[in-house]
Amino acid sequence: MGQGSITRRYRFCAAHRLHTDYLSIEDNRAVFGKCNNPNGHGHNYVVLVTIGSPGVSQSGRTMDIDALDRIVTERIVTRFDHRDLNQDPEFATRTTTGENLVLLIWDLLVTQVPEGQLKKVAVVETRDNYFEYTGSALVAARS
Ligand SMILES: Nc1nc2c(c(=O)[nH]1)N=C([C@H](O)[C@H](O)COP(=O)(O)OP(=O)(O)OP(=O)(O)O)CN2
Ligand SMILES: [Zn+2]
Repeated sequence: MGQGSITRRYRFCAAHRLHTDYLSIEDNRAVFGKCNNPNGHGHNYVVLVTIGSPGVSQSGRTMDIDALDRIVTERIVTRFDHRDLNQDPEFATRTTTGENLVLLIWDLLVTQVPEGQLKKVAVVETRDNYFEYTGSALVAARS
């Protein structure tokens, strides 16, 4: 019997600007519009982390929530809260889109939780935008 899954919610506030050095100033403006404003803008990001255990466990639960909190706080919240995402070394050559952010958060967490237990990471950027990654297929949605 499987164990089901648990999803835990985390938050951080960060600034960013959609911009790539691979495009000209004019093309950046054309592609990213207001999100390319040189002054940047901010979001109250919400990160949803889903953990699931394969197989049977005597405890009847997945990973301990306190342990997950420690990992996500150290690896994600402390790293990004009240920062400019564009200054993060991982975004030196990648645009700070939600698509790229959710992939980066997955990569930062997948090595920290027991193998096979990270099932999904979702990033809510605005009231209407969220991004999901399950390790194989990226889903960007606008509701
Ligand atoms: N494919 C993507 N498109 C956009 C992304 C992204 O990450 N991937 N990001 C943005 C912006 O960062 C942005 O701040 C969201 O802007 P906007 O479209 O204005 O968002 P909302 O309409 O949902 O929010 P409002 O607060 O109502 O403007 C844009 N596109
Ligand atoms: Zn934005």
